[in-house]
Amino acid sequence: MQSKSGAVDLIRKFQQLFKDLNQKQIAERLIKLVMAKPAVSRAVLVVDRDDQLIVETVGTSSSDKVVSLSRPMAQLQHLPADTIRQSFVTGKQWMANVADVESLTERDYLAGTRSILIYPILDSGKPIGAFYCESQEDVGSLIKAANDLETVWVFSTLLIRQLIEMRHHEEQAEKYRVAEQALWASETYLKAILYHSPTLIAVKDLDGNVILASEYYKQLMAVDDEEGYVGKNVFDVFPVELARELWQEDQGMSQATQNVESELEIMHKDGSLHTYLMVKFPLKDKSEKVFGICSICTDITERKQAEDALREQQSRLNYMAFHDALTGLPNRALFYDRLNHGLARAKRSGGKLVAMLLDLDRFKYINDSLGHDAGDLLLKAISQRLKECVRDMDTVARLGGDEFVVVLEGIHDIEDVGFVAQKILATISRPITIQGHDISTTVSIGISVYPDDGTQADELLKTADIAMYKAKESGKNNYQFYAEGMNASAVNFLLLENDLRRAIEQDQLTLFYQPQFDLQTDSLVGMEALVRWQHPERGLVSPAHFIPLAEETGLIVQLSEWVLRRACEQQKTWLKSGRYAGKVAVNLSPRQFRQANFPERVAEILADTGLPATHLELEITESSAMEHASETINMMNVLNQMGISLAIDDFGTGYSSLAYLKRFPIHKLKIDRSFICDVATNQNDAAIAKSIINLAHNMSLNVVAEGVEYDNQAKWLRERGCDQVQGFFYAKPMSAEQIEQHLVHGGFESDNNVVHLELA
Ligand SMILES: Nc1nc2c(ncn2[C@@H]2O[C@@H]3COP(=O)(O)O[C@H]4[C@@H](O)[C@H](n5cnc6c(=O)[nH]c(N)nc65)O[C@@H]4COP(=O)(O)O[C@H]3[C@H]2O)c(=O)[nH]1
Repeated sequence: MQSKSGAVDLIRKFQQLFKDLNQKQIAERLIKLVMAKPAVSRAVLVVDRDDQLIVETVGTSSSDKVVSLSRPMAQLQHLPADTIRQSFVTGKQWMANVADVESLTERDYLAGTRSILIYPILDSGKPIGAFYCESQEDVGSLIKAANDLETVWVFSTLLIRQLIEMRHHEEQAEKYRVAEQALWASETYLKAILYHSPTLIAVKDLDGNVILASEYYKQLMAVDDEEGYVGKNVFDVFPVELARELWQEDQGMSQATQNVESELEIMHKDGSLHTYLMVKFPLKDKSEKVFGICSICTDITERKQAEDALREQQSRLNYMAFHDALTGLPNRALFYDRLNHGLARAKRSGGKLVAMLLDLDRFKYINDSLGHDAGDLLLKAISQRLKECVRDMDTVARLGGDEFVVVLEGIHDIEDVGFVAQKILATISRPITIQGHDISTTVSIGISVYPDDGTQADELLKTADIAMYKAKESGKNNYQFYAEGMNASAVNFLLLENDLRRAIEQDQLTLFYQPQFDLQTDSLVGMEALVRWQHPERGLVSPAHFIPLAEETGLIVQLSEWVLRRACEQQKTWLKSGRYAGKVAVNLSPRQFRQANFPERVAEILADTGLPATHLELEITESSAMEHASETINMMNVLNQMGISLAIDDFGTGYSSLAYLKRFPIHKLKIDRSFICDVATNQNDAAIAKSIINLAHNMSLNVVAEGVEYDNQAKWLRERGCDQVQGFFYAKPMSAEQIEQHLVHGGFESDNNVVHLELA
């Protein structure tokens, strides 16, 4: 028993010993005090922290170390956890030699341990901690040490309580610090968002007072004061109409279960009107009670504009897909659509429908002479006039080129159609002023009627086409109703025009070559290029058919250029191969020949193909040469000076003026086939052929007989001194490949002055 003063000293000593220590140091010092007993080989301080047993500190004599752990006991090994836990329940000391306790295994203590002591520390009768001690001696030594540590146990109550509280405070402080940090962070984020966000963010209470607002509001509305809208009511912020709208929306929001989106237009301070996408959602407290409304508005003006532009572009594209770019009239696609709808209506109502096909007369001539711009203006003016002639419900469409179509619906009396057609004829024929010229044009109209002339769109268009051709044939500037039995060949002729246009574009044309021979030597002296058209459905179409058509439609210029270029290319190839060094003869169309820049075009083609001019011969028919004789002479002179040979084709069929003929710088006359046909039997033909031969020779020209089919014709011609021949008897026109094969295999075989062809 200690004296009172001794006890006071002891308290002072302990106070001194534990003064200014933190909880970790307190625990360490306590363990060190226990470890001071030699019998103790390991001491562990376990405390109850919020109902969890925590190993604070461990001291081991072998390593002479005291280690702070502060870890749950359940995580540690080499401790008799259950036994320690038990002493926390009972609040009683527990000691034993390990050998005497069956429930203990070697995993529950350190190797070498012989006895164990658990000393719970009670606070108001409740264990708040326990010292667990191991000894390498028997339990008696431990008991003795425990007795010696009486003072430590006594002070431990206070110290462990202090330690637990300090820990508790520390944890609280940490929690507070973390919470404060989190609060600071979220405030910082919020401020950053509100300051930098390019959106209108606002939080309002249920009375419409703004609690939070993004800086963007201030910029947008040029608000100068620091707070911006914060603290103000929505009615103070926005114009009354907008404020009312927003207010009503907010009222609805307090019941809303999900976000509400709407679009809103706001006038910016610069006066521009912007569209915003507004997303609103209610703010709820823990009890799910709505206490405010948050709205976030994003400026979607650009997106809206882009969408509008896209929509506009889309509708423009749609418009372009169904309208003719030049006149703005429905195009072929829309026309068919309207016609089909009209036919369906007519079918339902049992009424009539009329298709009028219109083709401008002489449009190509206008286009060629005044140019495409003028042609375009004319087409525009015509479309305008056509629209004026019909009712709004009728369709006026442009099918392409100078071809228009008018569809009339709800026709009760066919005479009305004639009246409309008359009106169109009269309206179109009024002169139109274009680029300072008064242009008079007329139109030919073909009319077909549903259901009489066809029940399908294509059928109606075809019959209208036939009728239109008939109108052309009947002198143009008139209209014709379709009637059965309208000239089929004429129709063919018309339909062929479109095909020919396509043929030129799609390369369906090809050139054949017909050899020309020297009658005296049988040698190959020339090759006439003759165009061929391989029509996909009609087969081979004769140039005798399509050349006049090409002439009439103006397609001849394009066609002739193609022929000239192709023939020059071919001749150049033969020249290069050394197989044929003569000339290639090309037929000229009158229209082509009359082009002012014709010599330049020829020079260009010669330059492009690399063919020397001396290997080209141009044939012009007698009639066409004589038609504009003085221009012909000029043109021929230019071509002659370029080194090109010139021949007069079909000689004898026209009316030649000898005065002109002698002025033509030509090299050859070609006697027309019609005189050669019966030359050996018909005296008149023989006389004509003979005089042509003499005339040519007198003018120092070569003379060629065309269309030689029989031996007797060849014989007659040779005897009369004709220079050259061309005809089926010698060689038919053939492809370049066939000519090539003859040339490769030693040329054209001759027998008794007659050339026999193997491959023709
Ligand atoms: N019955 C018969 N016919 C013979 C004989 N030998 C040649 N022919 C044919 O007579 C025509 C001669 O050509 P053309 O008088 O210039 O008459 C040509 C020419 O005026 C024109 N043509 C052909 N190709 C062209 C071309 O590229 N440009 C131009 N502008 N016209 C061409 O078409 C006309 C007809 O050409 P094709 O049908 O090729 O007819 C060719 C040829 O095949 C024969 O022994 N008997």
